[in-house]
Amino acid sequence: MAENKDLTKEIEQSHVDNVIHVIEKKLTRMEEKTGTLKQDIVSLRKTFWEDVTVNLDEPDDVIETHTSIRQQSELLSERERSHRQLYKQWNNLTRLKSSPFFGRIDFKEDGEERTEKIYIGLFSLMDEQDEEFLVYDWRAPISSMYYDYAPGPAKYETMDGFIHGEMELKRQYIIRDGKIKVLFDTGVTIGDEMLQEVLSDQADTQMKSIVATIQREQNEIIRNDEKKYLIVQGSAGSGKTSAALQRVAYLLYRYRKKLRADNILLFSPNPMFNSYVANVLPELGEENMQQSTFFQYLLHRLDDDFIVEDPNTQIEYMLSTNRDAIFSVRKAGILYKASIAFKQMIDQYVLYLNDEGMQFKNITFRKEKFINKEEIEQYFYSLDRSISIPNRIIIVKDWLLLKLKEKEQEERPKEWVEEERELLEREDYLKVYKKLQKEQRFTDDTFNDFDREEKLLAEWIVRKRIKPLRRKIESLAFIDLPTIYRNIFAWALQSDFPNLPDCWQEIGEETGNELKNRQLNYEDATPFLYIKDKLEGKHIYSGIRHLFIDEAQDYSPFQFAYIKEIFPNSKMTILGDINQSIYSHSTNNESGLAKSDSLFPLEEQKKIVLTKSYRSTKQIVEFSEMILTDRPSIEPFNRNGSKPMVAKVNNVPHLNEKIVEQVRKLQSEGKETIAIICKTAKETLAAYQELSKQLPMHLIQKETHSYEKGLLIIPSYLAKGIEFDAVIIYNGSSDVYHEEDERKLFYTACTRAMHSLTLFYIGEKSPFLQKVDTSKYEEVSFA
Ligand SMILES: Nc1ncnc2c1ncn2[C@@H]1O[C@H](COP(=O)(O)OP(=O)(O)OP(=O)(O)O)[C@@H](O)[C@H]1O
Repeated sequence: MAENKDLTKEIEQSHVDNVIHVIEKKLTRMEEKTGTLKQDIVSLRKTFWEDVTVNLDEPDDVIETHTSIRQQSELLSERERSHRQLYKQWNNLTRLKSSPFFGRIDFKEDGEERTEKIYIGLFSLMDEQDEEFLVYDWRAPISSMYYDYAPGPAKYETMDGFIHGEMELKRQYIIRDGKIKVLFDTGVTIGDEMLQEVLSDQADTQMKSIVATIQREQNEIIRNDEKKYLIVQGSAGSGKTSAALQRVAYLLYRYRKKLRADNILLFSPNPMFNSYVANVLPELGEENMQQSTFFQYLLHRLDDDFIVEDPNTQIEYMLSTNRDAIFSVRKAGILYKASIAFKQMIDQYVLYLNDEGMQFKNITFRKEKFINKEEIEQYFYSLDRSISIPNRIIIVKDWLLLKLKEKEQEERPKEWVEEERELLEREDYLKVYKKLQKEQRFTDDTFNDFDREEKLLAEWIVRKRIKPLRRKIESLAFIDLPTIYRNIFAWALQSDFPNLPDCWQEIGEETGNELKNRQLNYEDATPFLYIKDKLEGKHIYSGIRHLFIDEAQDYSPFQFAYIKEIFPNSKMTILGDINQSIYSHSTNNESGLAKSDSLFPLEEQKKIVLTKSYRSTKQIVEFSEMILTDRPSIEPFNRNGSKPMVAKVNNVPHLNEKIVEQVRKLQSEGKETIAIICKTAKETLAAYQELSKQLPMHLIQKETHSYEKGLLIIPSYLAKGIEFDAVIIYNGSSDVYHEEDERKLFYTACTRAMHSLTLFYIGEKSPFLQKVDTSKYEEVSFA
């Protein structure tokens, strides 16, 4: 048997050698070609102006010159495009040279004599004559069988329908530097042995691609194309993010003629996560899609007018503030502002604004009102009510601009203009002179004419002064959005809007205070933008064809509904885990993910549930799932490690001392990435100040954009989405973690661990551990 295996390996290795030989030949040919192409580009750039005819004497000559320049630059960009293309192919081939393929299936199509050996790798490779495939790209239709079937009957879809047949063999390889390290023949899923190999690796500060071991249910996410909304509920570590990134690569391959990386946008949870996933697509030979956090989007729309609270500050507030009356009002506000009910309220309120209630700002020039808000309001409501509000706003804008023009003329002869003119420095004067000359407003002679000079300067001064005002009017800043938003609270009371929270009035007051200070809390940012769009006209992102939302449990129903409206042409892939809901709105069941059925038309959505967890050892998965009250059935991947340790210590100094010991132990065991997870940023900073005296470590804060291997200390909510070899829960005591709405946060923190999990506590351990079976952890007391 062993002999057979050796023989198989030998035969396969000689196949690998042959493939590498072909790759090498192709690479040499390509290097020759890229060399000449590069020279071409360099010489084209050098001689660019020699080869174009520049003659600007006559209008006809100008046209000819223009055409000549255009032709030359088209030629250059054509060459550059070919060079980029060749460079990409060269890169792909170089990668294939080290590991040409990772899988093979032998497939006998129904009605055919011959069984075809299909080797599957990161990219396609043709033989030297470019006739036969030596390797198929993992995203090719035929390769889907590798992920979807065990040996036996199998099928794959082509443009002309399904191809049926028999899969006679399914084999996996790990090939490094051209040598087969391991090889397995596998059954239903991509073999456990292979996964064991991959998953026993150390955590990395960058996510890796998983193409060689994609599981069947993950493949369904990657290739699914039927519906507009693909919604994935997957437990911690089930490969949601991984599947999402491979799906981007798949879409870029499948629709390569019409989809570019910048047509795809990923909303990720925080900037650090952006860098964590940044390597996957380049590893797969594709460009990265656009990435942003939803908060960055909100900032992009609101930053000029307000200081917008970021979501981490909101969580920090909720986790570290005394649960007093003010806290309760804020919490009730957060919940309501997350709901579809609030969105419907805004819709109704906008209907009301159609007839009355719009608020505008006075328009002042040099501290004097020259159009007052009542006048604008009157004009707005004098317009035909059948015209939509955004269209009426445009009419108002044009009317205001006209008034501004009149104002501009009125101001020119005024005294202040003369005063300013006299104060003009020589430099300013010259600037005006040059500017006016550029605009061909005078000839050299006429500027010497005193009256004319005076007039032109006055025009220039007034125009300059009025410019910022014009900009404001053009950007519709004359609408008093903060007051409009604030008024909604009183309006809802007056109009008996149903099911308002008990403390609605207080919520309104708090919101009003915040707006007066030109601040916008995170929970208000989306509703505020929504109402802004309703009044000013929607901002639609039609260039985005596919939107990915990761950690989707953090989005409120309101946010989802809003996102759906601003990306009307996008397909969406929405991935999350309701058990990892950490925001106040989502822990209290106002998670958009939990309510996806009412948010997206059922006939347009496809739901996939992932229950298998690949990140953590069996022991960590079994321990962590017991923290949850509605215990999900999470199936751990069969990888063993030691049980989590729950350790009692005496007090904070003792806690720090034991943590230092534990870190040293983990380091001596070879754990490379170790995270000490604290609950809040406040706790993190305090712990860092003590612990870093003894151990060098990285402090992770909300501003951190990337992290390095080694020891780090991090607040719980920033750790989501990422993973570490070993996790230490800094202080899992009952006085730190006890509020029911913090249970999922505690769970999320524990599920970041791949191989080792330790929890320390002082006094009583968190009640979240009460229901965890004592057989699932090792209890230790250092007290
Ligand atoms: N098919 C697979 N083959 C190899 N590794 C996998 C596979 N699926 C997932 N993994 C690994 O499991 C770990 C968790 O994956 P990932 O981060 O994508 O999960 P997730 O569902 O997004 O997790 P969470 O919701 O907890 O953040 C990663 O290390 C990933 O590489």
